[in-house]
Amino acid sequence: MKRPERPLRLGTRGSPLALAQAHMTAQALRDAHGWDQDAIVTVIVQTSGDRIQDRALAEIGGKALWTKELDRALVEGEIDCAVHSMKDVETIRPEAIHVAAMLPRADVRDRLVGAENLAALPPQPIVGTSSPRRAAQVKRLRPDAQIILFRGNVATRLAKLEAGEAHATLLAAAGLDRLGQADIGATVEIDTMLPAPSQGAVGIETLADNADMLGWLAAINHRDTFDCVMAERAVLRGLGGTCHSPIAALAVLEGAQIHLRAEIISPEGDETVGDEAWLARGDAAAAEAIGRGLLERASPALRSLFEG
Ligand SMILES: NCc1[nH]cc(CCC(=O)O)c1CC(=O)O
Repeated sequence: MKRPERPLRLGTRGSPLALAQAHMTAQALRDAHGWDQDAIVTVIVQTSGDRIQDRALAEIGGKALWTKELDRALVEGEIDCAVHSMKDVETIRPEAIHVAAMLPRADVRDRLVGAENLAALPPQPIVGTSSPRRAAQVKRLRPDAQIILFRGNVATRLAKLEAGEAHATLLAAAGLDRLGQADIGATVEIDTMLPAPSQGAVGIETLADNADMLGWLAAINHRDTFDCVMAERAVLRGLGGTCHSPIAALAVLEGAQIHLRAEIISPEGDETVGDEAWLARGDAAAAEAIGRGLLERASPALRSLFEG
């Protein structure tokens, strides 16, 4: 394969987690191709999601908050590829931009920080999260819980907890692990909290017509992760959902097939509609149909969360 003629510009957000993921990506590329250290430079691009910290994402019309500026930098040729937490990437992307690779997936589960488990929290516990999925899953087990808005990066959220603003918070195990904070929090099992679609997956995007970059990225693609995450994203697409909707989905390989579980949960946790199926790899249409099927079985009130 051709070698890059100049250092490749790898675009990323500037949060500590984003930078850790960008460095993992750069290392994977260098290892796969035998490139030296300065073959890749990291370009930090601030996103609106990074600037707006005080309001619920849904309230400010959440779409593309984490990707828009990186998309623009890609299209305008300021960067050669962009590294994302796939969880923050919309399911429908601009035509010119392709998800070219995913790194091997990390722990997909959530961790509860502040208590051993949800049952161990005091009566009427205050739980900080800005995730509608986590909020609904907490309320399902602890209807007495009060959910307060917790935003900001991992360190900010932990500081809020430390300051006594809530009894507990939930964070992705993947993020904590990648920040070297694997010792923080208690892992919540999948049966209690099915994770968000794409949780724990890092993806790298480039322009659909950048054949060199597509080739270099193909060499680091972890196909098992890619196929599972794409199935989860198809569920989300079928639901018309975003990362601001109370949706959980997890795909895992079982032999040659993908075992997919998905659920939608009402904000008060009193209604869960779930499904599971075994699909062929790459069968996005079947995964989308799982998403649509959930909506058909939901009450009008739950379904209305996904309209408009
Ligand atoms: N929405 C924020 C976000 N996007 C990705 C991660 C963590 C890493 C991952 O899930 O891959 C987080 C923080 C969190 O959910 O705790």
